[in-house]
Amino acid sequence: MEDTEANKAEASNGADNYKFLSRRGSHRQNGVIQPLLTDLYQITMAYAYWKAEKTTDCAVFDLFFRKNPFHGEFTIFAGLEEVMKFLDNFHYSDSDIEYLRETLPQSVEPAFFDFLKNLTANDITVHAIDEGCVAFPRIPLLRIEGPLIVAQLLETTLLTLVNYASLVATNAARYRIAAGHNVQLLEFGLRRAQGPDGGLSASKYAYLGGFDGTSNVLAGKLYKIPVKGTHAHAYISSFSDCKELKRRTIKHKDTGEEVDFIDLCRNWKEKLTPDLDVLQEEASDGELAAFASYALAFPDSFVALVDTYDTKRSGLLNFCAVAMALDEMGYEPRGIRIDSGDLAYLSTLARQKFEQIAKKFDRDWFRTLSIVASNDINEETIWSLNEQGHQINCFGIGTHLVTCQRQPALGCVYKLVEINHTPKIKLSEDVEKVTMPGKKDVYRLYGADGHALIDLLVQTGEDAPQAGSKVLCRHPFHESKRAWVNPAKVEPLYHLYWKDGKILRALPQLSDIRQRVADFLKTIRQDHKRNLNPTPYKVAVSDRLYHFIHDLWLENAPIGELS
Ligand SMILES: Nc1ncnc2c1ncn2[C@@H]1O[C@H](COP(=O)(O)OP(=O)(O)OP(=O)(O)O)[C@@H](O)[C@H]1O
Ligand SMILES: O=P(O)(O)OC[C@H]1O[C@H](OP(=O)(O)OP(=O)(O)O)[C@H](O)[C@@H]1O
Ligand SMILES: O=C(O)c1cccnc1
Ligand SMILES: [Mg+2]
Repeated sequence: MEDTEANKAEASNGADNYKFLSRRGSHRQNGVIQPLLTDLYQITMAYAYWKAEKTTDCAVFDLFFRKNPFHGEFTIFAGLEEVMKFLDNFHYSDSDIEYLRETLPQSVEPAFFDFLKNLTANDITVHAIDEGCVAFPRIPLLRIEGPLIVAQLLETTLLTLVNYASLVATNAARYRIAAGHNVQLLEFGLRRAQGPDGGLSASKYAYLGGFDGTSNVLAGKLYKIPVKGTHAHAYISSFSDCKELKRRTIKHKDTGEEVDFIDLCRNWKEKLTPDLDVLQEEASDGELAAFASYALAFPDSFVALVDTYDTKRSGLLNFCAVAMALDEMGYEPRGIRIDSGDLAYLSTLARQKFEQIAKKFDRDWFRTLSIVASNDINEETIWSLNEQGHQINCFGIGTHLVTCQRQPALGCVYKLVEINHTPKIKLSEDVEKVTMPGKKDVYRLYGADGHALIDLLVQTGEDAPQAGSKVLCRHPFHESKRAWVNPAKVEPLYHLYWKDGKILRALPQLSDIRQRVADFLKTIRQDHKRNLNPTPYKVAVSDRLYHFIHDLWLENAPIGELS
């Protein structure tokens, strides 16, 4: 195994973290990611290729998407590290071979299984754009070259590794744009995700896209994502009143003096009742018991879920009472979570009460208590809350983030663009679906203000565009749409990631990729990122590639006959 940064980082996680991860090659990976995690037709095609003596055929495939998700005009590319590990581990085990032998038709020749048994991804070469890079339609995220059979066998697994990862990362990045940078975003989606593996991937890629933490403990352990959380309504409603509490005392943080904490909370509740404009009897005693007990368990990080009975009439008063009691004992409470009702109104009300108490009792920290909001929040809710004005410091987001309800799939495809050095084109009635033939390279051209202007696809072997030199950029299908671009900076987007059975570029830590997403997004103009009717970013081809595509198109399109 190479001593790459990625491997060092992985080793530092400790072997114990990876009990459920399998190690077929050098890199540990979720055990479900293996060569049989594919569609049957990949294997039947492999056999037919083998029978047709196409084992030495050499193919080039592009993996790309055609449309940005969520009515947006950008996508975050994610999943590359898992793709690399998959290639590194690619190998059919004895039991895989046994299963295929039982499953494929009897007519399949035994020698094919010997062939499969010795197959690796070592003869495959992969160029890719960096994980976390902002990507656009038709730009191949990965270019896979090598033996046709192996490249074909990789299709489904690569697509499943990239599609959902990029979709969730993009969703998360959009929530980050909506929420701004002064608000924390927590992913709470495990319970609602598409199964355990979906939940784990969602936590990982939501963090990559810009979330700050997750409630998913296994994701925290495996991917070193900060784990965060509060408590549930069940916890609050499991307490009936303060009389039932067995543990009541707390020691002062500095002096060690021990007092009855429940009495202290009740005293504060009485004292604060007029400030909160409620009647003491309206505020649930069971809720106070729950809050006080949680504060006894976590005096240094007390957060209370305030909406079980009534946020305004019960939760806020009980929280403020416990918070002041904790303060008296030398501890600093954290804040509240609101999980129902009008989140703009309730968060503003809560902040107003916090400020009132801060002023009256000269407790400055009360002003800045954290207000967490949850309950079916989506991107639109955040934009709407922004417009209404809110006082939320942290959003806990589950269902809409992980299920990507607004668009449940990114349509990445995997298309053959060259076979044995002959370019291939896939024609379609729908012009947008016509593939770009041949091996291509891709460059991002920047303007003088540092913003990305256009992505340019050129034929591999063509001169790269140069900073300070005009280059003709053409729409791939509309002849009249073309422009001269004089870039201030040119960035090649492809890097050689995999060749001769080795990962050739360091795979950064998840937190570094997360930072990269934020940095890349800064280079994308605001109008491409806005929520409503964003401007499409331009993806162009060079003049040479334009003519090449259209000549091949004419060559391949049959001429119809009218009679
Ligand atoms: N001020 C607001 N502006 C826009 N949307 C909001 C606002 N406050 C809350 N929401 C959203 O409105 C929806 C309220 O849903 P619903 O009416 O089912 O919940 P609820 O009745 O408040 O809570 P529950 O049924 O869980 O007790 C949620 O999706 C929430 O995120
Ligand atoms: O709303 P989401 O974005 O999915 O965020 C996660 C939700 O999970 C919890 O609810 P719970 O499972 O207790 O169910 P609930 O919908 O009845 O509150 C929590 O209180 C949030 O409301
Ligand atoms: O910690 C929380 O508050 C939490 C975790 C998961 C789902 N809902 C809320
Ligand atoms: Mg809820």
